[in-house]
Amino acid sequence: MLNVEHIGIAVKDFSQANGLYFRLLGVEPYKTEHVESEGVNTSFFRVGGTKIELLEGTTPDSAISKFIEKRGEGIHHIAFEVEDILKEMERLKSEGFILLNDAPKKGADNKLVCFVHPKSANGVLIELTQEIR
Ligand SMILES: CC[C@@H](C(=O)O)C(=O)SCCNC(=O)CCNC(=O)[C@H](O)C(C)(C)COP(=O)(O)OP(=O)(O)OC[C@H]1O[C@@H](n2cnc3c(N)ncnc32)[C@H](O)[C@@H]1OP(=O)(O)O
Ligand SMILES: [Co+2]
Repeated sequence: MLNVEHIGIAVKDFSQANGLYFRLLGVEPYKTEHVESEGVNTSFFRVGGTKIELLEGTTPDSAISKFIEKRGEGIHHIAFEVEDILKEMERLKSEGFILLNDAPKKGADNKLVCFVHPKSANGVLIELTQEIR
């Protein structure tokens, strides 16, 4: 794993949360993006060497909407950048982690992503990300 690529935060009100993180961090998001396949709106703020990803569910059955309904707003996942996502998926599988995707899928911000089930990672949802080159 190379570094913490981003921390994902589930929010109820995208506009309110973007305003709050602007006031908190003193920077505008460098990108906002709708990811249809995940049923989310996302925005990314650079902070130090990593990023904060705000996520709003856009459909009632999206992972973010379900998370907020069950657990409220808050930290939803930690994303680690990897050099070779296929290799890392194989390694984690062999270590007994439960992967939520058989193959990498297209995420936000020009990345391939794969998720690790929180039940196999001490209650934390892990995202692997690899830049699409
Ligand atoms: C925008 C793209 C991408 C990026 O490029 O950055 C993203 O970040 S997308 C982010 C949204 N997408 C995902 O999260 C996809 C992966 N997640 C999933 O597949 C599911 O959310 C899940 C983790 C498998 C859970 O789904 P499901 O089992 O259908 O939901 P339940 O509500 O029944 O939850 C079961 C169980 O798991 C707990 N849970 C759910 N989410 C989390 C979480 N983020 N962190 C920790 N724990 C989580 C939930 O509370 C339930 O626990 P129990 O009640 O104790 O059983
Ligand atoms: Co993410």
